[in-house]
Amino acid sequence: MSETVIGVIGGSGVYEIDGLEDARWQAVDSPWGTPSDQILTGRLDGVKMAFLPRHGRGHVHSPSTVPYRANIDALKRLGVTDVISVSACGSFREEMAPGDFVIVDQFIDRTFAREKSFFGTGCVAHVSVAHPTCLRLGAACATAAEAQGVTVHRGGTYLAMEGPQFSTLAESRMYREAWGCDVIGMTNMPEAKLAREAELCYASVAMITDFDSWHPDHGAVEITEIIATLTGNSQKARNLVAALPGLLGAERAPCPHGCDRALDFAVMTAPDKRDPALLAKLDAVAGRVLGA
Ligand SMILES: CSC[C@H]1O[C@H](OP(=O)(O)O)[C@H](O)[C@@H]1O
Ligand SMILES: Nc1ncnc2[nH]cnc12
Repeated sequence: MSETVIGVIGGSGVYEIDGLEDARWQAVDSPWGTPSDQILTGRLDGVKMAFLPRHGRGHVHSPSTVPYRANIDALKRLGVTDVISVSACGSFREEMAPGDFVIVDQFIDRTFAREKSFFGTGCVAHVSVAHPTCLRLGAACATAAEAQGVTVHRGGTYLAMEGPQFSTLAESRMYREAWGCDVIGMTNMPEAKLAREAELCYASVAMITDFDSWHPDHGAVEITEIIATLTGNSQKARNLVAALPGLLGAERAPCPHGCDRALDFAVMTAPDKRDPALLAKLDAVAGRVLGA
């Protein structure tokens, strides 16, 4: 057994969490750049917590400029074992309405202007993202949300777009009708892929704010509509987070899905060909297998 450390990445509208004991905002240095903001650490019901606002307090970073690698590395450096991503999203399904939460279990990654891996020349690694989220952690998030009366959809495919503009009507229809996506957002990729490389369990709680632009009764997505729904969703998300320590407990067994062992057979580069400078940067993310 090891110690549970819950990391929460707060999305649009979620810039803090409540009730932490010994709460303090701390700067965390990362060789992968400066994280989106300082990280709020503390304890909730005896469980260590770390909260990072994805866009920074005051919403400084756009989806394309969020420092995804620095954020995941910084959480790993703090000892985080389980990451809950909280995000606003649009819905492609009539039955998935604004105010509902979707526990995402699949992604289609259409982002193109972001660094997507910790690995590269001098240390090549290939992890599986066939099942990109942790089902154990997702189930805990679903239980926590349902306990406070939120309508929760367990499972859904999230289309990650580059943004920052919303989709055209043709794109929205294609993602919904031809590609079978359920929700759309701009931030869960490459975040989920990087969490897997860092051997962190990752669950995505997507809070629906709108019907994107496909819905004949709702017209084009408007930021004013999103912000109005976000305000209500944000407190529900904070309540969900507050329930997680009780559900996850202070001690954790190895992940039954193997998230925490994702690098076991992933590194391809021969030991004598590895770049010492890259290995040094990988100390937190891959130290377990690289012996860094
Ligand atoms: C505020 S609408 C668009 C914006 O909101 C979502 O951000 P996050 O996933 O961090 O909640 C969406 O992905 C866009 O970045
Ligand atoms: N319709 C939408 N498209 C992309 N990102 C979103 N975030 C919230 N609503 C969205």
